[in-house]
Amino acid sequence: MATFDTIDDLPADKRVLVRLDLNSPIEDGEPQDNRRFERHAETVRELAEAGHRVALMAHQGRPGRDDFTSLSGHAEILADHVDRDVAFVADTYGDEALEAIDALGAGEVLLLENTRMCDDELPEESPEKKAETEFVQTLAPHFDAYVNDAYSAAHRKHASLVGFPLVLPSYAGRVMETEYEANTAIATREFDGPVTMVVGGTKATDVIGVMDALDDRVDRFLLGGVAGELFLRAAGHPVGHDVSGLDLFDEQWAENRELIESVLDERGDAIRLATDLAYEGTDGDRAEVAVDDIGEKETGYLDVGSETVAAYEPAIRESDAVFVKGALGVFEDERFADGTVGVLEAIAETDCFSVVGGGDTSRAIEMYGLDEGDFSHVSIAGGAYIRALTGEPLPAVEVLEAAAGRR
Ligand SMILES: Nc1ncnc2c1ncn2[C@@H]1O[C@H](COP(=O)(O)OP(=O)(O)OP(=O)(O)O)[C@@H](O)[C@H]1O
Ligand SMILES: O=C(O)[C@H](O)COP(=O)(O)O
Repeated sequence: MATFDTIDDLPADKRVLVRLDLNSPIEDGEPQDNRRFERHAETVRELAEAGHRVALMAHQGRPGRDDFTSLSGHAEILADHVDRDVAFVADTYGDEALEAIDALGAGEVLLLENTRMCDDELPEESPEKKAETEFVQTLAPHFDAYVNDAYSAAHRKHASLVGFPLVLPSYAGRVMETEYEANTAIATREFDGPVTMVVGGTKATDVIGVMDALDDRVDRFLLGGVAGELFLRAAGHPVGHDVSGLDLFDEQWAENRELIESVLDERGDAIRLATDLAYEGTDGDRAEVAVDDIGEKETGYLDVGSETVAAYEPAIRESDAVFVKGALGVFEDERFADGTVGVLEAIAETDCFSVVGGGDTSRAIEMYGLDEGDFSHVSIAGGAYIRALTGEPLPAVEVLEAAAGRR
């Protein structure tokens, strides 16, 4: 159980500084709408409807990257979701920003410029140091309270995430609350029946670390994606190699080989590997091959095969809790979506506690017409989800908890 205060504890009629995570894919310079807007809109709407004066902080990209942009487009998308005006000021804590903040009326909402445009924001430092920055010291006196809703950035020790709880009464927003509860369930909850984890995607290094850290808190791991192939490689099959221009396997193999071998050795009984794989046949259609029949390492495999999906589905139906990290195949291409969608469908049909994490994987839910309501929780967090699964502390959550302890 989290020990932070939430916006239920926020007294009426306050000037509230709120941290969101609106970090989004950018196409042609424009932010693309996604689940983060819809989720954070709930917190923003609730605060505005309660009559608070609401100033929002968020980041986009990182300096030097293509996706490092202003938040003006984000304000428009957010306004559509909140269903009220969201003003934007191209300044974070300079005079222009402070003027706009002080002019806010009850129920009005203002988005400040990308926090990562400020020098004080990014260097990872202790909350105490961050609380002393000009950024925090300038903004804080203009507010009565700070709300952190940016669960998906809570693993970063940035000024807007860890500095304010040391100087303002601080609360968790709705996204922070729900993400925290669902994502820490594997570490904190007792389930009556089997706990299953679906492990896939391209970030094998991350997920193999999670498998190692979770150890016997998970009864079985269903593998696919890049990690799945690397485990098959460790089991002696000629797959999980970079072929035809792919650059996903060999480096991650070199980095994780020992860990994979030791996880396989110690938890082999709990690990289910694909028995068949899918690839692009010469006619361009999906073709499949049994893993035992693969004799040479010359094809790129893009999904688990249908025999594997048929074996994974009952394993899910018998589970009391299922956590998903990463897709079992390249689901963006319909020909290679069977593994990912088959597993998601089995979860949706089952009355288990389920969490689907990872921005890419959760996109499969809408792409293939699944109902988000059939899952207990669809996380909008990447790095923070991984850390929560392993029980690693999140600095921005820790300062919220400490702030509650001081009150
Ligand atoms: N065998 C495979 N070969 C290449 N790509 C694969 C394979 N299997 C799955 N993928 C890709 O993995 C991606 C999802 O992986 P990723 O590790 O990024 O997971 P995520 O948890 O959804 O995302 P994030 O952590 O970035 O929010 C999908 O886009 C899918 O195309
Ligand atoms: O999009 C995310 O996962 C978070 O906003 C963190 O972004 P970062 O990895 O650039 O710090």
